[in-house]
Amino acid sequence: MPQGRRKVPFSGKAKKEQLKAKRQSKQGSRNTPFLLKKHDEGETSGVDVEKINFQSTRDGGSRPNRYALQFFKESQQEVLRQKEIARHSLELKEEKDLEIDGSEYFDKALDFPKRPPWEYGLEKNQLEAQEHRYFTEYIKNIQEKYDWKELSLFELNLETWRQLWRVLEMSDIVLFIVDIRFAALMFPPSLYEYVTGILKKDFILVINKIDLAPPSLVVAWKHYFKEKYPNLHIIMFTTLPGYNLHGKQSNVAGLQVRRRKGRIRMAAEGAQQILEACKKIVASQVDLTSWSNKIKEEMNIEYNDQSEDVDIGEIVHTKNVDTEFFQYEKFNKGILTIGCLGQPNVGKSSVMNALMGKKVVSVSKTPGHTKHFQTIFLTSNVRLCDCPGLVFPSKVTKPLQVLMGSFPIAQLRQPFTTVKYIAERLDLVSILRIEHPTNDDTWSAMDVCDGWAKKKGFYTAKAARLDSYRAANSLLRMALDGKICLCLRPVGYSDKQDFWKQHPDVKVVEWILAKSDVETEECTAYDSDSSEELQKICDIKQQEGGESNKSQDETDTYSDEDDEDIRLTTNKFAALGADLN
Ligand SMILES: Nc1nc2c(ncn2[C@@H]2O[C@H](COP(=O)(O)OP(=O)(O)OP(=O)(O)O)[C@@H](O)[C@H]2O)c(=O)[nH]1
Repeated sequence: MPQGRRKVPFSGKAKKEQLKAKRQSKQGSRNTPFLLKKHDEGETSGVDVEKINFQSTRDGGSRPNRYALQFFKESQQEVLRQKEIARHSLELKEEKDLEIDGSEYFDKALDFPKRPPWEYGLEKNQLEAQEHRYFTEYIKNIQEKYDWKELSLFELNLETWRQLWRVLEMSDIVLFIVDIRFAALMFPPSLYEYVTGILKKDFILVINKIDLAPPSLVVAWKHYFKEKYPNLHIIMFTTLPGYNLHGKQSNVAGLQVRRRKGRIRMAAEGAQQILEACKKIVASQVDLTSWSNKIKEEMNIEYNDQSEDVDIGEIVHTKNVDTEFFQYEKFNKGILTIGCLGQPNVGKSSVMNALMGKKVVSVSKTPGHTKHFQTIFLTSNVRLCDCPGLVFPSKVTKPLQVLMGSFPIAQLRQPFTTVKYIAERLDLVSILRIEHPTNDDTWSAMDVCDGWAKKKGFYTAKAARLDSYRAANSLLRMALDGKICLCLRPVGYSDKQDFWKQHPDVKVVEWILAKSDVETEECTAYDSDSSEELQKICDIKQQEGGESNKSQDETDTYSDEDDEDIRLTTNKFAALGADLN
């Protein structure tokens, strides 16, 4: 009998289900109004929307692709052109080229889709049709104003925007999370204006993953945001406090103990800051003692190294509510609702887990993992709401979008342009310790990929040629995880580096990173209102020398075998011409 796959008998019932699924998927694409014709190169055929993480509809019924990410699709010609460019010699950039002003990437005219006005008398399908019309118009407008090549790829799935609308409606406070490496590119000013100006809600910006940047840069970004957006409450955060800047974890035993017990560590320092910001916002309208106690309790567990679980809260998956009519009531029933928003992969789910001190939502290296928003009670009167990652329209270039984690690397049609972007700004040849694949003395992005393929033994199955595509993917994954670390900087950073290095906030960053040598005065200096709780945490840290704090949460970001190939200690934050040697 041949070794191929056996044919499965196909019953009448299965056929019926297949047809039903087909009908539904067609219906789904009819709901997608923006099957736009391409402007470039006279190409007018084909579908321009690329659906990411598209699931098979064979099981029928459940509309699995309702929340699939959707982006403009690049033409085959464009993909080939980019691939060709990746063969050109690298044009090395200056350190200053990493400096950016975020507002240049967000045109006012781009805005973001907002829920159109509605009233109670509307039927559900009328409401949906109205939103659909509005969204089609929104996309058409953008198309008229811009050549799609000028724009970032951005979310084209109305269902995903509906999730944002819903979360914005129900939240008392918006917690917007960005990745420190690309902070300004991830912060849409139009959202800030809408939340603070129109909705009149408070906006907390969480600058996450600060373990991936030098403290002076974290401080510089914090001040950049404060200056530009004065109504922001800014929190510097890491879900991995205690992570050693030299790429090592110093308390492996502690980590194993925690993993066995199924707990992850609360980022108590960051949680404390968010609590302080919320306290200021809600004043006496919501009693946040239970949250405060939870953090204290966690700190005791940490420092006494005990293992009982803290109160974990209840997860409420709020399915099928996207188009419901919803009347917002501030602090409804005495509950504070905090909506966690951000672009994909910035660590929204990780932040929620880190606030809970427990894994309550799943975390993934693959962008676009969270598909539907979910609410979780942090305490009986504080509710967190995790929204799927949203890629806002902007002028961010595609290579940067890949590095920002806007879409899954595995589904990239052409990874080489992004490798080129990195290789022109970081000395990948010495970071990866690779040799030129053809012993030439000029390097192209393709050479870097081939050099890496050679080193890792990546060969194509058929012709046993160097597998440049696999190598490029591997490099991009390392960049996404921060193993190859590229951080953008605010304009003027290079000239003022010494100033930022000596800034008092640097000590605060070190404290948040759970380093032990922080003076109490600097911790409290972070907040001029100097809370008692913050003071206590600093005191405990000093007494304990911070040792028990150096554990990793259960994410596997740094466990890859590629680690050994990268000299993290010498290059972690280096741009070309900076601290490489
Ligand atoms: N170095 C570092 N990595 C982090 C941090 N927080 C999250 N990550 C990693 O970032 C990746 C994405 O984290 P998630 O929490 O799934 O991000 P998300 O924003 O919920 O992602 P979507 O589901 O795509 O919207 C994971 O690999 C995390 O381990 C952090 O503070 N530091």
